[in-house]
Amino acid sequence: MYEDLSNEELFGISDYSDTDDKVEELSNNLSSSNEMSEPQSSDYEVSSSSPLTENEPTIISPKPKLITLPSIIGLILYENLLTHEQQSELINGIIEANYFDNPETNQAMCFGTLPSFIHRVIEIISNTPGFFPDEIQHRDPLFDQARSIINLYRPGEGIAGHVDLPRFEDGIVVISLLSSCVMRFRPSSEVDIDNSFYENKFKDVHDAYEMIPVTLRPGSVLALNGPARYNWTHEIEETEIDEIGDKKIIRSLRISVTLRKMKKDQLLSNKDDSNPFSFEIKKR
Ligand SMILES: O=C(O)CCC(=O)C(=O)O
Ligand SMILES: [Fe+2]
Repeated sequence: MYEDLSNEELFGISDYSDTDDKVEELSNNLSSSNEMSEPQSSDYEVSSSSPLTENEPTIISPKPKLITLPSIIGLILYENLLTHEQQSELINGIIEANYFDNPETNQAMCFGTLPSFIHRVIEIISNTPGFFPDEIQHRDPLFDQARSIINLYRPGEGIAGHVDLPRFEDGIVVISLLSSCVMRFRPSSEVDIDNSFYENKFKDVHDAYEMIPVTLRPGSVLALNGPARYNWTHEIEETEIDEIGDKKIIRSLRISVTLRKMKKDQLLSNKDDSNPFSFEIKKR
């Protein structure tokens, strides 16, 4: 049906054997179609030391790849940073926390102490150099007291263009799980943001009609700081198929984890953050 799909743009989790059932269950609960394709062998490193049979390749892990965009300063995309095991751990943690049992729910916000499965991924990010300038990368803690947000996207769902609120420190991370989508970046001057805080924060100039698509694949970690965080909006279109150049991505169930750090003065004024175990769940 979609012959023109590039293999490279099809992603699946069929090798997440113990996670598959849970995702299927989650997906059934959400009455969402969840057809997942086989991962392409070119995406993976195959162990040369272990004996291979024709039908059972030993999948070790895709190769991590760091991507920057010259036009969006402060955007770093680390593809395949999380191994399959690490992705599974996160997905399992999210499923077991039952955030999305209610079919009306597509967003869960954690306050205060972060769950251990998120804590472990923060450790990976802190120990991976190059995401942020030193003052952010080495701040302690990197995302503690963050309002961590877990978003669930059914095929066709998206998020409207926005710049993350100024109550959060610079240095934001979005982890992508389960399937791919395209995030679109536009200069923030193009979008009506009712807050002078954002205006020309980093004094870089953009063509008002520029739109830059970035493919977010499962296991990737997107980091935004400086101009990328303040001078560009990001959005995910409400569509079942993303088109990027001549490639298409069929949307499937996607989960993302956004990690941020709340500013100190905001913590004092926000009583929700004093409760270490609370989380709020709502519809995006
Ligand atoms: O779900 C995503 O990939 C992005 C989420 C986002 O932009 C946010 O939580 O502010
Ligand atoms: Fe955002």
